[in-house]
Amino acid sequence: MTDATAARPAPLVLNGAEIWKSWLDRPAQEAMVADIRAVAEAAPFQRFTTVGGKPMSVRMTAAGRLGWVIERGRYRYADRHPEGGAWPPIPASVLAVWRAVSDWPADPDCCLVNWYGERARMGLHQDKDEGEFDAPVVSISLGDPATFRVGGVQRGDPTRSTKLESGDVARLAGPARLAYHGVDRIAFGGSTLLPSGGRINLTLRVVRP
Ligand SMILES: O=C(O)CCC(=O)C(=O)O
Ligand SMILES: [Fe+2]
Repeated sequence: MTDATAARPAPLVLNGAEIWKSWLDRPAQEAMVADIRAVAEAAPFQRFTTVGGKPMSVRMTAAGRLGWVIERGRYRYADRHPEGGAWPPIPASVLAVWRAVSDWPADPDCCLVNWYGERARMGLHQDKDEGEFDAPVVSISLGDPATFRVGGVQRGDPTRSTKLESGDVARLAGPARLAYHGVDRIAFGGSTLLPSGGRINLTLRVVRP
């Protein structure tokens, strides 16, 4: 695995989104899944209803000082889990990826954890609830492959899609930080990492600079 001081391989670039294929090898993916299971035990996955009133198909939890929640019809970062406790710390395995690819001098204060079951998807959106758009969003994919779509900074901009597979790391930075993106579908059962299938996506964010 690459560390922060070592040269990084050139990423694939899709509408400005940078993607490093197979950043994590299989043992590193397995170790990270174990770390995320511990996070989800401390802060159980939630199924939120969007501000528009639709139940989300993706289950969410978080680690770090802040977690993203939908509460009383508002999207926001909260310092407590909806069930009351503080969020568990971001696992060291996850922070190591941020330090290697973010090019940001400080650690993130949120690791959002998305869990995709068989028919889960995530509509085209911008990550814009954070207070620091100069810092990138770094994403880690574990488990089943996903069809990831990226456009420009306007909703109507043309989009392109690619597969994000287990162990891939992606970064939305610079002019692509506010690019629209989403997950059309996952290839359920397309990876053996999670014994019951599904996909975990982690996004690391700087919320309060
Ligand atoms: O699951 C993914 O790859 C993307 C997740 C995402 O866009 C988000 O959590 O904001
Ligand atoms: Fe996003």
